[in-house]
Amino acid sequence: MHSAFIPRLPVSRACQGPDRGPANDKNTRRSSIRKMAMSINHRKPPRKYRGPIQGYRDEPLHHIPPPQSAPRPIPTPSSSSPSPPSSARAPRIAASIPLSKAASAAAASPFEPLHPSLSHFPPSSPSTSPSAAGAATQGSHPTYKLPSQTVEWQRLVRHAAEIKALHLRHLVQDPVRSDALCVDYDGVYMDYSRQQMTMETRTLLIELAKRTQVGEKVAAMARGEKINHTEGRAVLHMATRAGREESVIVDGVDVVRQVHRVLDKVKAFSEGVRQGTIRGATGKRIRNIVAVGIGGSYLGPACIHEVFKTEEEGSQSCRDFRLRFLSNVDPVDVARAQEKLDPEETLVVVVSKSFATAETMLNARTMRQWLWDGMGTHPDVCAKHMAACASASATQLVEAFGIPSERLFEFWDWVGGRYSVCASPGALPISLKFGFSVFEKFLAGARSMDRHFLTAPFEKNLPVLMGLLGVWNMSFLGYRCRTIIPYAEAMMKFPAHIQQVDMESNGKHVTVDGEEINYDIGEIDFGEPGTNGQHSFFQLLHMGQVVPVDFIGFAESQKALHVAGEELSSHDELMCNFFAQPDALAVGKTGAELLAEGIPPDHVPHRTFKGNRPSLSLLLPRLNAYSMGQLLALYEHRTAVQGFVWHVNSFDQWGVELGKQLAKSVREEMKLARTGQAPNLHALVPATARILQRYWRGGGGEGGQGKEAGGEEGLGESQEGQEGLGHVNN
Ligand SMILES: O=P(O)(O)OC[C@H]1O[C@](O)(CO)[C@@H](O)[C@@H]1O
Repeated sequence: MHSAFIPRLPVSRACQGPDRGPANDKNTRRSSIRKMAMSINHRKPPRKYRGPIQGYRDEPLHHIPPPQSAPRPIPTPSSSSPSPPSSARAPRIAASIPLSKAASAAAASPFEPLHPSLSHFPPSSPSTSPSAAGAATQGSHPTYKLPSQTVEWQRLVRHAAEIKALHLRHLVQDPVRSDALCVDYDGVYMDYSRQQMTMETRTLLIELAKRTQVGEKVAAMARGEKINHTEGRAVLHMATRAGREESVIVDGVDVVRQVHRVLDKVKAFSEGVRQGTIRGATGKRIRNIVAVGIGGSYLGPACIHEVFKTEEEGSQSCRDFRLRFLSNVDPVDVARAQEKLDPEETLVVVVSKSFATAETMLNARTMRQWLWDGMGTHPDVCAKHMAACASASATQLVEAFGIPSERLFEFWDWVGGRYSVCASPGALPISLKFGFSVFEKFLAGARSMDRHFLTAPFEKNLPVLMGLLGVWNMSFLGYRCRTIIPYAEAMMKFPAHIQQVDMESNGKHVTVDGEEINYDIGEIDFGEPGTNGQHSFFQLLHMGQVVPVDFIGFAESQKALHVAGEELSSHDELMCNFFAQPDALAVGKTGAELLAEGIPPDHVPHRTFKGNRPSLSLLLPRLNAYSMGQLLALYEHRTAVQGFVWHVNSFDQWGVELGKQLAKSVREEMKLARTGQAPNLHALVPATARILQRYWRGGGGEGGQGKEAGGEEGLGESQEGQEGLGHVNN
């Protein structure tokens, strides 16, 4: 196998000052592109050149001569200095991850060589400084405050202007480009040929990734360095699905052993509950699980719950069990969670890393009260009907709540809430309902993607490519939103989960060093399953602002449905849309085409599709626990890659704190008003004080509907309460 086949500019040229534009490097880059094309296509004869494509002004890759001989391995990034042995360079976690069968097959395939040398991940100096990630920008490269100051970034700025002059309608017709812009790993096939890019774009993006030391940052993450420096924490969600034989040491502790200790505990407990050896306080079998949690302690588990309900093993193994999620503090959500459940058959799992989130803790107390109402307040009720998934540092809070430590399924400070679905927050509720073996398959899928992420060369690395495309679309082409459209109803909650993963991670305004960012980062993510989304917001995607789309589809459905007399199965029908939409977005429809179809001229502008709208397509064999694990890890790593290139800390979330603090202040006023005391509304912004008063009146204005409907009660029981309110009004 080749040790590397990523074309690189010679270090001396690549590192020259920002004044070196694309024109100066044209020859070098041409030869790089040629090498890339050779390395990608070297096992197939080149396609026949079919003549120039109208409007397509990119480097004519068709002109590249066929390789004379097999390409020589291209020097690795460290070619200017002696490389450490690969074992020394490999992050511990990566070095020992075993290949799944499928991955082994991929590794053996002549078309998809895995990168054996891990040359992207040389060890960065262990650092817990304010910017462990930032420190990675040192070394052989000059330091920079912002990636936008680098020559690699500036090249992409200029390149974006060239790309904007091209149209996907023409780009997609190039078979060589089309072949080159797709990746296949362990059943995950990604076609990104409908991105507004050429192969040169990919080369330039990979150069940016190298300059921003994405490889080193990923390695630092995998090694357990404290790259989340604002919280002083390692970022080790990959360790939550590491194999038992692996080892990652953080603060002298092997975290992989901790992970497996908890997974073993989850397995034993969930099997006990499912087999009926572990029962409720009154001796009844546990049949219902209510998982109480919010944000990352809800979205990931709820997302995979929907998928596993329809996957082959899960749909069978879940039959005797019901799992509900109680997330919102809205009493309607509480009512839904409790509806028709027998407390004697119910286990409440409180999922909260901090065990202090206001909404979750109120809901936990509400559920505890419901259990007490059903069975009395004997300590056994809490001990046998409640469990917790919380950070080890919240142990005392859990015990004080009445949940014994043997029912605490820990996770750790080094797993971010939004990255915790592979740890106990997902493991416990999901194993209770579906059995541990389904969850294990999910972990195996995620582990496979982790391995790929840590070892594949950038140009074949799914998460790296997806992350770079995110950077390209957002920071260089200016597309600030993106959408995920899974053509699988069971993935209905995936877009919402990824929305949190990404927006809480990369919604930042400063770099790891606190430098104000001067480029666009942090997309708005949203999505819906197809085809439903098509009948909702796709109008805007086709004719309004440009929103890059991720289409996700599966070759086989979880359910076979082919109604007699129908030409196609329901799944084929669904997938026809999956295949059609990317071309509708990319190619569009011109006025000339419409006129030729006989559309009245005055309608033509309204019915013209400008096209040139980017998307990528992910096609997997089947939606199941394993592929769900792959997709989850793929999207988690995409976010990390973007954050690494943008030079931000993707693993803290200070942006949620202010709202929480202000809610506390409002809560104080609310308590005063509700206990008949005068709230101190002067402390609030006038508009807030005004709308609060309206709330206390029942939502209606003076003499309005709400007041008539009994809103007066909301003023509090005493005269002081009303005076306090009146005072602010004046
Ligand atoms: O698991 P916890 O500590 O209850 O936090 C829940 C969620 O709240 C947040 O902290 C945001 O407020 C998320 O990051 C987290 O996923």
